[in-house]
Amino acid sequence: MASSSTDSLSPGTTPSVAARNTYGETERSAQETSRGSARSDAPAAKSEALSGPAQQTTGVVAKNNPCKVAVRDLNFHYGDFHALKNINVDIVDNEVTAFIGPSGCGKSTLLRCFNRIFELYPGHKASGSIEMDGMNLLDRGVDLNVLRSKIGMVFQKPTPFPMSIYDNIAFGVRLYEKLKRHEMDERVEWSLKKAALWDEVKDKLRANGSALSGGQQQRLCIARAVAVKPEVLLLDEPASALDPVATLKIEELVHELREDYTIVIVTHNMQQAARVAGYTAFFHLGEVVEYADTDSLFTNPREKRTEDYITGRYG
Ligand SMILES: Nc1ncnc2c1ncn2[C@@H]1O[C@H](COP(=O)(O)OP(=O)(O)OP(=O)(O)O)[C@@H](O)[C@H]1O
Repeated sequence: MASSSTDSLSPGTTPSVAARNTYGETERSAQETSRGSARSDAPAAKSEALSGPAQQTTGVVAKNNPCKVAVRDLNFHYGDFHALKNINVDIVDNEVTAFIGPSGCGKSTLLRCFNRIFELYPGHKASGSIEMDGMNLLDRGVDLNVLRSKIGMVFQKPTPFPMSIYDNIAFGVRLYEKLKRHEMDERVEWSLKKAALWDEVKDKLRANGSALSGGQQQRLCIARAVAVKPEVLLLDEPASALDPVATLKIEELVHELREDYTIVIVTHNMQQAARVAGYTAFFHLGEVVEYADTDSLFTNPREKRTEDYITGRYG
């Protein structure tokens, strides 16, 4: 694919096809083991999904793989600094999409655009559109509370609140829903089970969240994000502060969560991207250089910059 940051990029589509797409039709480190081990089922499904229909349909990635979030002509400025340049990307529904690229290329910035967390800081400005379920998330009228309940985020460093494990989960839920006590108990258990943490904490729900190990804290943060039942989960290098065992748990968890959520993960670890993501976007200097199903991007990159990066020539 030509390095065309102005084309609308659906993974696997050619620029000409992508350029015809219109959003209106979209609906909606030591741990580095061999590639694909956690996603043995993924390449076949991806190839199938991307063959044929993906080249012909407009606005959707493939018949069974609709776009959940469509980024169109997105530009982002930190004051005078142009950090994201004409980004056009379709995030596939119920899949894991990895953002990779050298430090400072804009991966986290794009993630922060999805839930508009950048607005907490003056001088940070996004233009263009990020469409989800027929709504431009950048529109002024969008209720940020609703937006952030639909798009959850987990940060690089585990950030449990200074309260009990139970309240770490219940706190966010209370912002959006009025649940009876037994309903809240059920939600807490459900979330902790989703985050594969229940068995480890079920007997100490009143203990402080910060008393957990780093890996457990990160899973608590994932449980907290999942508890409000978001549609999209943004994970910004969720395992970078964790040891290999904890990292593996997070990766397994991401793999399982994709059944229920659309997940975007920023990672510096290409093996991790290959293990967990169905689709991967390679960023460089504020542009998306290439976006494809993960298998194709790693085995048959179309852009020299992508190839140089994944083969370790720079970055
Ligand atoms: N608050 C800020 N103010 C000014 N510039 C910023 C700010 N945050 C990020 N930048 C700049 O924007 C660019 C993109 O940063 P971003 O954090 O998105 O990169 P990244 O690809 O996620 O990097 P890393 O992999 O190191 O986390 C970088 O040049 C960075 O220096």
